[in-house]
Amino acid sequence: MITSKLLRRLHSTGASQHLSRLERLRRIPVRHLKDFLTDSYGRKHDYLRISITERCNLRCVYCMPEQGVDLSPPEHMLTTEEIVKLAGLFAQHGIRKVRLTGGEPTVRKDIVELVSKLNQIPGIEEICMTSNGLALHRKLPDLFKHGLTSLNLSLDTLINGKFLLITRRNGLSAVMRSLRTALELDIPKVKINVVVMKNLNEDEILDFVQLSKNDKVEIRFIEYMPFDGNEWSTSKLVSYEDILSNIKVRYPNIRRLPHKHGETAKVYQIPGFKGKVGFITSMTSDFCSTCTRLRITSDGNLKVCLFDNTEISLRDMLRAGYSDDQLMQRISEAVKNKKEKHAGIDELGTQPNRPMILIGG
Ligand SMILES: Nc1nc2c(ncn2[C@@H]2O[C@H](COP(=O)(O)OP(=O)(O)OP(=O)(O)O)[C@@H](O)[C@H]2O)c(=O)[nH]1
Ligand SMILES: C[S@@+](CC[C@H](N)C(=O)[O-])C[C@H]1O[C@@H](n2cnc3c(N)ncnc32)[C@H](O)[C@@H]1O
Ligand code: SF4
Ligand code: SF4
Repeated sequence: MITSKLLRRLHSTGASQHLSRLERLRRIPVRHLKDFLTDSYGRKHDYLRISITERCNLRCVYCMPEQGVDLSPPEHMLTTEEIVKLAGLFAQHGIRKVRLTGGEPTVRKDIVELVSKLNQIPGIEEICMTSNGLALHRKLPDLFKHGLTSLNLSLDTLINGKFLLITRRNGLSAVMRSLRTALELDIPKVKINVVVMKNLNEDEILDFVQLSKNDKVEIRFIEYMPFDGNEWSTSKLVSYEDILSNIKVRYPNIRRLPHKHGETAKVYQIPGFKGKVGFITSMTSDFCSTCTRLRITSDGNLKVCLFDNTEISLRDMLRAGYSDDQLMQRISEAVKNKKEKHAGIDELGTQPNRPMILIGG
């Protein structure tokens, strides 16, 4: 409780900066302070995904439209200061985990500096990154040193020719080098994201599972999701059930591990294996009821759901001089309007959305 005596004492000790913040905090009813980031279904959001670039050094068929995407003018991108400012504001209201994504986050030149600044924000406990690993291995030691706590590497094939087919570029050996470096550095959580596609890489499922035998890595098989320009169709989708059945033929003892709150994946382990195997089942068994995630796009829009195309521009509000309280009010309104599941869309892929590369996963 902030008493008027305490306020007077803060004045007299010259702590005017703290005082104005305290005064402002005092004006917000405590109930609101607690639930700015809780939606109308009681879901508390503590995980913020920040896309930090629209650019990428790969062209994955399931993510980047064949004709590419029109890049926003540079002045539309959030600056590092703006990203840090927004992360700080969200952290004051309960965000504990931040994930940097893109495009490819490592193409942003000041990525190490950004991680280092995020690491200084009180309240942020985890700084994670999702990367294609192509230009990562040299940067990893510095990223780790400056606060990176977990790395998700995207890799859909272990075969060179197929890597070229899927990503429209070469680079499998560079990604494998990044994986090795991450494991050698002993980054606490290392995961591999595999988007499984019919007749493309489903024959490699067991090879990926094998990677979890000797290394503490979680292989996550992801159901292919529809986004603008990725030519998704049900005929390309391989379901969780089919992937698991395939694995069970070889490893009948694979067992499900308890689900952690807010986790996207259903996680399994094969007895005797150091690593784990997860499934991200957005298409056949959604996990929306325990959603903890909010997103900021690299051009500064808040997206309350991966599939929601109703966005609000935090960038414009920041640049128009909105106060923290005004920003939080607008953010909170958007969070309260978050739909129960899949942005309220009955059939995914039927409503326009950004291409995945402009969302960040
Ligand atoms: N439907 C849905 N898919 C998601 C969500 N978050 C991540 N994904 C998908 O899960 C896959 C892996 O995403 P990552 O960037 O590795 O993030 P994550 O799954 O939150 O990672 P962890 O924090 O390690 O569990 C990508 O295909 C994402 O698009 C989500 O909130 N909803
Ligand atoms: C958009 S990428 C951005 C980060 C980085 N460039 C990378 O590839 O890791 C984030 C994640 O989204 C996944 N992803 C992209 N398009 C997808 C789709 N259509 N369905 C499911 N996952 C997808 C990628 O495999 C990757 O793991
Ligand atoms: S999945 Fe990642 S690496 Fe592939 S095109 Fe999309 S942003 Fe780039
Ligand atoms: S689809 Fe939307 S509501 Fe469901 S888990 Fe993903 S972000 Fe959350």
